[in-house]
Amino acid sequence: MDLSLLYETIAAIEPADPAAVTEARAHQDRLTKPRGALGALEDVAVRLAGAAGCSPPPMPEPAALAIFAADHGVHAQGVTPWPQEVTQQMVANFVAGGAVANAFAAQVGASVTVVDVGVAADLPHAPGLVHHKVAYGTADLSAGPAMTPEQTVAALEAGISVARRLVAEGARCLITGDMGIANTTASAALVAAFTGHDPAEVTGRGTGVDDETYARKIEVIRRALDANGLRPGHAAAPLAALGGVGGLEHAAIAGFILGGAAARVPVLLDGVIAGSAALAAAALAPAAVDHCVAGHRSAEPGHAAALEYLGLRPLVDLELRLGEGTGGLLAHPLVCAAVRVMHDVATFDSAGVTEKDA
Ligand SMILES: Cc1cc2ncn([C@H]3O[C@H](COP(=O)(O)O)[C@@H](O)[C@H]3O)c2cc1C
Ligand SMILES: O=C(O)c1cccnc1
Repeated sequence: MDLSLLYETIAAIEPADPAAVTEARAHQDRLTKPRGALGALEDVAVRLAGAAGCSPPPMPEPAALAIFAADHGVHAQGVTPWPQEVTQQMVANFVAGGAVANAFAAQVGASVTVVDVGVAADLPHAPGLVHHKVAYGTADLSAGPAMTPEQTVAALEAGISVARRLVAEGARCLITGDMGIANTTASAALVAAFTGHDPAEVTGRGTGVDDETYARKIEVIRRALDANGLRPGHAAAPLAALGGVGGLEHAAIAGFILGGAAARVPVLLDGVIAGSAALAAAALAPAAVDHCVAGHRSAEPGHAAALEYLGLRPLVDLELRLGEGTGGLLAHPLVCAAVRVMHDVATFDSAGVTEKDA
């Protein structure tokens, strides 16, 4: 198993630069507004300065959304009302420009790249579709490891490659997206494994499962943790946890985060699938979190748990529960506005505005 791209990427990730953070904070305080008046947006700008290692940080545009698509063996356990072929049908929809993610991407001016890391069918070549198929879906995580170690690393490295390519093509903000029927089950299992929460606390209704399916979903996640020797509350070995109960798109998104962090390009996270993948990325490289911004908080309870564990504050809460990158896309104009303030707004000195009495 060749781990060189993964290890090289992890080794390249720098934590936030404290000098840039201090400088950005001081700059915010010189701008013509009362101190702290931009609330959480000031924190975002300071965060991006730390991540970039300079103040003001570069504008986080153009933005590139990557939608990682894959299928899940756990689908056979009846954890979602949707048939598995919806994954491949939605991939075709993304490529044709017809999904919600395409509409939001058009609205905020982000490019869309769709990546097949593990769809359970051969997909025809199409513009905007990248082929990185690692497997035709995962194995059933409730019966044992969802992925082999080789598959886990290959999917991580697929995500790293996509991040590298988008950055090389000019992207200055990476946005995570996912498509994979049943992937909220794998997400909740990852959140339980990494944060130590009980599955009942972090399992949500995904695409809208009924009470009976919801109870089964929690039971399936309990069995999955058990079958993979993952005990909630015990720090999970990152690759074993990711490969044990994650999906190919989770591993790819974790790699995408690492790839962005290594290139010092900020990664705007979407919902629970991204949040659970970020837990794996953070376990592999803690400094990667410094390069992440939580776009939104989704309705899935596991998402809030993941963000809290990572110390990330979501920018918007619109009760979205879709995935695809939709919540990350919606937050992009806010992140741009936060950084533009640092570039464009006059200081008390430059504008001749009198400061308040000391
Ligand atoms: C038409 C359709 C479009 C979607 N776009 C994102 N998802 C989202 O829902 C799925 C996860 O929910 P669960 O775990 O309950 O299956 C993922 O594919 C996710 O991307 C969709 C789901 C459907 C049905
Ligand atoms: O939190 C999410 O992003 C989400 C929720 C439900 C279904 N798919 C994604």
